[in-house]
Amino acid sequence: MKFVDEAEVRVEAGDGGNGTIGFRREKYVPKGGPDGGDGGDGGSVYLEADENLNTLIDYRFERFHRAERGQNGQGSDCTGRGGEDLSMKVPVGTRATDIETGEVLGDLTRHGQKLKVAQGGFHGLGNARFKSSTNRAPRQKTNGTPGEIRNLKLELMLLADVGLLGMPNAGKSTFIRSVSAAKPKVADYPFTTLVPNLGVVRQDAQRSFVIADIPGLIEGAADGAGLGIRFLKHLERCRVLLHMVDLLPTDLSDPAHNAKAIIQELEKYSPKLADKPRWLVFNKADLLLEDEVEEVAERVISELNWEGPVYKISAFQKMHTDSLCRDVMDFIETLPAPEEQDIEEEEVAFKWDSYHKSTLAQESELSDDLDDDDWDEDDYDVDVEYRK
Ligand SMILES: Nc1nc2c(ncn2[C@@H]2O[C@H](COP(=O)(O)OP(=O)(O)OP(=O)(O)O)[C@@H](O)[C@H]2O)c(=O)[nH]1
Ligand SMILES: [Mg+2]
Repeated sequence: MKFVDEAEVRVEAGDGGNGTIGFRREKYVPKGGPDGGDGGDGGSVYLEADENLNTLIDYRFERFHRAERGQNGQGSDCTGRGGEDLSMKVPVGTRATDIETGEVLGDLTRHGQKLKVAQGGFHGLGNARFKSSTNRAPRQKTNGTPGEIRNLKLELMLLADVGLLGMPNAGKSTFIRSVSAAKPKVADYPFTTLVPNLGVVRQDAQRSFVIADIPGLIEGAADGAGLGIRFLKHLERCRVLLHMVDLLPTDLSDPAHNAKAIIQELEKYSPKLADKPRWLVFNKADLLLEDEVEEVAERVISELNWEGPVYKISAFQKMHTDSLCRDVMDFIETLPAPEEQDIEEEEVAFKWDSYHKSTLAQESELSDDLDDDDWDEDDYDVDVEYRK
C-alpha cells in the first residue's frame, strides 16, 4: 500500500440558525410582547490528534466533512439548538494549511490536541432581542451567519528527534534496524526505502528518542532526480541530522563527492534545515581496514571542510552504533525542550466576530432615532410583564 502523507479535504462548518419573529399570544395576556428566540450556533469543525493513527489515507477517500447547522429560533423565547461540532481524527504530527490563502492553521503535535479549522456560523437574533423602550414590538430579527468553508491541505510531518540523511544504499535503513525495533526493508539496490520509517531507540526505561529513515537523496534531487526531496520535510522538526556516508559505495562513486552532493541538495531545499545540527556518520567500516577507514574519512572531512562531530560505524555489524546513540541521546537532552507551541484550540480568524455587536448597535441607533409618533400601535407605556 502506498504511504500517504498528504491529503486535501473540504471542511464546512454549520451555518448559524436564524432568529425568529414571534409575539406572545395568550388568553388574558393582551399584547404579550415579542418572544421570537435566537437561532443556535452552527457546529465548528476541529482536527484532533490521535496517536493511534499514522496515516492520512482515509482522507483521500472521504474529502467532504460538514458540521451540523444550528436550528432556527422558535416562538416563546425558545433558542434553537446549536449544531454539533465535527471532530476529525488525524495522526499526531499533522499540519493543516488553508489551500486558498496558504495560511498554516496549525500543527497537531500532541495526542488529544484540538485545532479549530472552520468556525460555525453565529446564531441569528430573535425579535425579543430588539425590544427597547422605544420599540416594544420589534419586527426585526437577524439571520444566522454562514459557517466557514475551507479547503485544507493536511500534511503528516513525522515527529522524529533524529533524521537520517544520505545517498541511497548508504545504510540508513540498516542503521535504524540495528538500533531500534523498526524493521524497514534493506537491500543492495538504491531506493529500497520508498516511504519514511520511524524507529524508537530506547536507551533505558525512561530515555528514548525517535529516529526517521527517509528515502535516499541523489544529486539533482532538488530538481526532481530520484525520488526528489519531498521527503526532506519529514526532517524539518528533527533536532539533529545524521548524515550517513557510505565508505565503500558499490557503484565505486567517490564518498567525498557523494557527501558534498547531499549537503548541496539540503541547502537548496532549505537553508534552515541545512543549519540544523548535523553529524557525519561514516558507515560500512567493516568493509575496510582500520587505516583505510581513517584515510577515506580524513579525505571526506577535508574536502567538506567539516568541523562537526564525526562517527565511523558499521550499521550492519552494530559497530560503534551504541556509542553513537548514547551521544545522540545526551545531545538531545542538552537541548532546550522544543518550544511548546500553545496552539491548543487555537481560534482561527473569524470574520463574523463583531457581527452581533454591530447589528445590535445599529438597531439601537435606529430605535433611538425613532420619534414617539413612529411607535407601533402594539407599544405600551409600561413595561410588559412576562408571566407564564
Ligand atoms: N558491509 C556492510 N553492509 C552494509 C552496512 N550497512 C548497510 N549495508 C548494506 O548496504 C545495502 C544498502 O543498505 P540499506 O540499509 O538498504 O541502505 P539505505 O540507505 O536505506 O538505502 P535506500 O533505502 O535505498 O536509500 C544493503 O545491502 C545492506 O546490507 C554495513 O555497515 N556494512
Ligand atoms: Mg533504506
